[in-house]
Amino acid sequence: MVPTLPYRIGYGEDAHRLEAGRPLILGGVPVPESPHGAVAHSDGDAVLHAVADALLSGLALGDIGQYFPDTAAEWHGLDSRVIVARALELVRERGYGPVNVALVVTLDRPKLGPLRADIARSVAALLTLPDTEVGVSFKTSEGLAPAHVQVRVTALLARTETAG
Ligand SMILES: Nc1ccn([C@@H]2O[C@H](COP(=O)(O)O)[C@@H](O)[C@H]2O)c(=O)n1
Ligand SMILES: C[C@@]1(CO)OP(=O)(O)OP(=O)(O)OC[C@H]1O
Repeated sequence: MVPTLPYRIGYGEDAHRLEAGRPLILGGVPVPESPHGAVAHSDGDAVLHAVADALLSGLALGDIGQYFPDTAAEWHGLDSRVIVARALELVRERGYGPVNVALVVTLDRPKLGPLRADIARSVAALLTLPDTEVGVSFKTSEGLAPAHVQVRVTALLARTETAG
């Protein structure tokens, strides 16, 4: 059935193990002087993976692993901005667009506060939204998961075309 509701809510999550000597990229922003980075098939950007999954889930379009399988050599080292662009395209093809997103990154180290505006700006640009429509929160795991990054994202989608 083709979705026709004026608004749809999406939710996405992602987690990656962290290892020393790897770059950490969050929301398309390289985190300077991070003691560790994500172990992943792609560039390991857990923020963008969760954003893309939130977009897809709002229209019941599955998850990014279906479009970018981690078993495919062609996606090795993939820039995760490509994943968000594809998810956005799929949403727009169905007559919807994002209104706002709220994301929470759980990470013990390093402190991300100084990057909050950069991450909001980067994610907003990928979604063609004003920076003010991307809420960015950080939490530690209180030492429960020091070698782990976890991201949770909600997204509101609105219908941009009236059903014909
Ligand atoms: N990687 C992180 C994690 C947290 N913060 C900020 O620290 C404050 C306290 O976080 P708790 O999890 O202990 O409640 C909070 O203001 C976070 O924004 C951070 O900057 N980087
Ligand atoms: C992005 C993809 C594909 O490169 O791989 P990873 O970087 O491992 O990321 P994950 O969020 O575990 O799953 C989606 C994948 O298919």
